[in-house]
Amino acid sequence: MSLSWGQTGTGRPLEAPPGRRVTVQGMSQLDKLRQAMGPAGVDAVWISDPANVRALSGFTSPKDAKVLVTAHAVTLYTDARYTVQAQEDSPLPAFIARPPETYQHAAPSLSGLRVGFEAEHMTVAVLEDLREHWPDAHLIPLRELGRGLRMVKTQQEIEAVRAAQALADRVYAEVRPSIRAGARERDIALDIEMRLRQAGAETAFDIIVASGPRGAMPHGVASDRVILDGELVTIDMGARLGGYHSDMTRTVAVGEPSDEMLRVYRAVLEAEEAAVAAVKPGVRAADLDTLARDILTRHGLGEAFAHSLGHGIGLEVHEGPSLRGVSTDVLEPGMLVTIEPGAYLPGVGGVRIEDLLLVTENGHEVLSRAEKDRL
Ligand SMILES: CSCC[C@H](N)C(=O)N1CCC[C@H]1C(=O)O
Repeated sequence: MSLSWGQTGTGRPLEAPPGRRVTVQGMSQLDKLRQAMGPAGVDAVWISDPANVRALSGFTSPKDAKVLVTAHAVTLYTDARYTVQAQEDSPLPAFIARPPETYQHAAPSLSGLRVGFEAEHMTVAVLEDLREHWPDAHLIPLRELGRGLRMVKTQQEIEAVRAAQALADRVYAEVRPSIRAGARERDIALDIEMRLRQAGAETAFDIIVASGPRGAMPHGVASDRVILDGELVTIDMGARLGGYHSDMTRTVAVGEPSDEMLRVYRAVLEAEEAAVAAVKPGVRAADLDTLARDILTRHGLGEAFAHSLGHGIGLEVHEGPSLRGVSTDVLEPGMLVTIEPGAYLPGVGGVRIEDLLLVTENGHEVLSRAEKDRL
């Protein structure tokens, strides 16, 4: 059964109010997608990655939606729980139904076409359903569609991430005084989360608060551990605001850290600042990773840098470009990237320092402004 505009019955199109069609959030992404369709050997694309659904439609519950893009039409498919929301959020014409009506509605427009689908976001069961309902279409798996669509951000997306980061900076500054001996990691994370939520945001991911030896865990989410005097504490936090994410890490000293951890901190800071300074259009992402890794290696910490230098960010915390040693990505204006070298010493502790940057025409802008400890 389907419902459209408050009626029960067969699914049917839901037209967006005409006045909203020009202010299309995902318009440039839609153009990009259409341009890519020919070279990819497809005439239409069935979008099921929630981040791509949101980028193309603006719809804020994209896990419960799909978008069908053909050369001349684009349709948002969602169900009757979202009739009002689809109209409020999205300039796209929506069709309100659940599968199989969704597939039946799309079938006539796909007859004889090569229809791409997102291989990483398609279950075997749904693929079988599509084959059954679209017998006259040729289904073609596509990979990494989001990279092409979302690696270079629109101005609107940049402002959304800037706002998320500004909020995270503010919350970090508010919470910073409570990172002290006797505090429990979990209480610091809770305080951060509450302040983000009070401001209308959510945490971008489980907040990492890793103190003392737990600092050796790059993904050491806040635990019941109580911070001790003389320890370093790694705080990795982000805000999710309007669907867009921020990401930033600071490592702070509680009292006087050991000489060993001071040395590690200074080495990571040197690597981080050098990599940040090198961010500009035309730079190969892999070379940035190498630059930071070489500095840490000179300090005897190459092995301790257990992950890549960074990643792109936007509708997902981790998206293109990839700042890994094997990445073939080249930085372009409009990309949003993190720079986050770290060094992790099992049984001892760890340090990570991370900034969020916008690649600009002439270089970069650091969006994360939260103060760093100068140890
Ligand atoms: C689970 S989201 C983690 C956010 C964090 N800033 C981050 O991206 N990383 C921490 C360790 C490396 C890097 C990652 O690849 O997960």
